[in-house]
Amino acid sequence: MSIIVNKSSISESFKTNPIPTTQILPLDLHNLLSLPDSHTWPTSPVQPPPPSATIPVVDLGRPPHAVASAVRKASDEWGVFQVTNHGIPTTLLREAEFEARRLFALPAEEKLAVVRSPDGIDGYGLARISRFFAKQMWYEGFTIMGSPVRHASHLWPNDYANFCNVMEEYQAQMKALSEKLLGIMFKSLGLAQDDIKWLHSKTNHHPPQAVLQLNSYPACPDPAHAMGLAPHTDSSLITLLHQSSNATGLQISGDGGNLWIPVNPIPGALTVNVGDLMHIATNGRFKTALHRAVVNRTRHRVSMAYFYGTPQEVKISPPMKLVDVDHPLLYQPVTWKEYLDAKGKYFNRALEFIKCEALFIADRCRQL
Ligand SMILES: C=C1C[C@]23C[C@@]1(O)CC[C@H]2[C@@]12CCC[C@@](C)(C(=O)O1)[C@H]2[C@@H]3C(=O)O
Ligand SMILES: O=C(O)CCC(=O)C(=O)O
Ligand SMILES: [Fe+2]
Repeated sequence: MSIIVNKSSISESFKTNPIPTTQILPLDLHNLLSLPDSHTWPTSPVQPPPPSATIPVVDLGRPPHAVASAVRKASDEWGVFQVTNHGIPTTLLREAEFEARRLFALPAEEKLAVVRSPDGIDGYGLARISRFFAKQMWYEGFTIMGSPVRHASHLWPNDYANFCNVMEEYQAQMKALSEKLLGIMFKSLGLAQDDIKWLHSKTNHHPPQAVLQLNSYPACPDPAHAMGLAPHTDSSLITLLHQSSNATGLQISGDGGNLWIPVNPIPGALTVNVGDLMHIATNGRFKTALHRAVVNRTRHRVSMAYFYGTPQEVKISPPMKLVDVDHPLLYQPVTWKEYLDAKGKYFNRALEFIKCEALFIADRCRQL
């Protein structure tokens, strides 16, 4: 069963001023028999998605020109697609999910021992976007950047090697696939390697940054009134998502949050989200996908999101080939860090705040 939260309900639960106060720790959601008030969201009647609306699936085994045009169409129209024949061994996907489940199955107090520090990146905790909402999400997460050994050795002092090996191999494979997909995406817009020099770690002093986020949505006693992960866009260039095939949960909205379309898990496939940085880098050609995760009554759903970004010092701006009189420059150049800071302040309105001034003023005038 899925829930639909309409726009007005979302804005009721949305805090314009993020909570700056003390850190809120995740509640132990496993085995709760009813929804606490802190996790109860307002709902509205479910609107079934139109039957014609299905998220595109791209078979990477097809001839290169066919792959490029399918990827371009999907990125342009949806900002999301699933890929099959991507070359990541199914055994690795299974092992990584197994290790993620092993982590989330630990007793709450053990997970809380590796909680993410308020200004830190890695570790266990609530979704970073939680502070923008009055209600809490039915969610716990674990963030990995590079080697997870510091936290894993704390969780399993005598038995952390497998978790670390699997997560490191998973990140290496996701990095290679992200680079391949980005190459296809840029080439599909008629760009050559030279137009996107900043993307290539070899020509940069700093390698591209990436984060692996393990997401856990325990079975929920009242899914119609709960929210797994509230509507958001990813701030990466692209995100590669593996979702467990035992439950649906990921949903995409093409209309700002009124209608939600499920991304039904295809065993072994990966979901590719176009992120905000890619939207900026393509001068708006590719769409960033608004998405959310809903929960269900009987299944513990797990997903693994690999956020691929840019090297530390790189200011993202589109190549000049994508800027002309019909396509004026949309956004000011930003680094990933600067963009994440804007996202931390303005959340889903961050793109608006980095819009080029003239466009920003024109937009505002149109709204008056
Ligand atoms: C690199 C990152 C992207 C992310 C923030 C983070 O530092 C690590 C977690 C990511 C995540 C996952 C859940 C949704 C999201 C919006 C959030 O709150 O944390 C994304 C962030 C993002 O894409 O902005
Ligand atoms: O669990 C999912 O399907 C969505 C996860 C997600 O959107 C994220 O990690 O940013
Ligand atoms: Fe996301």
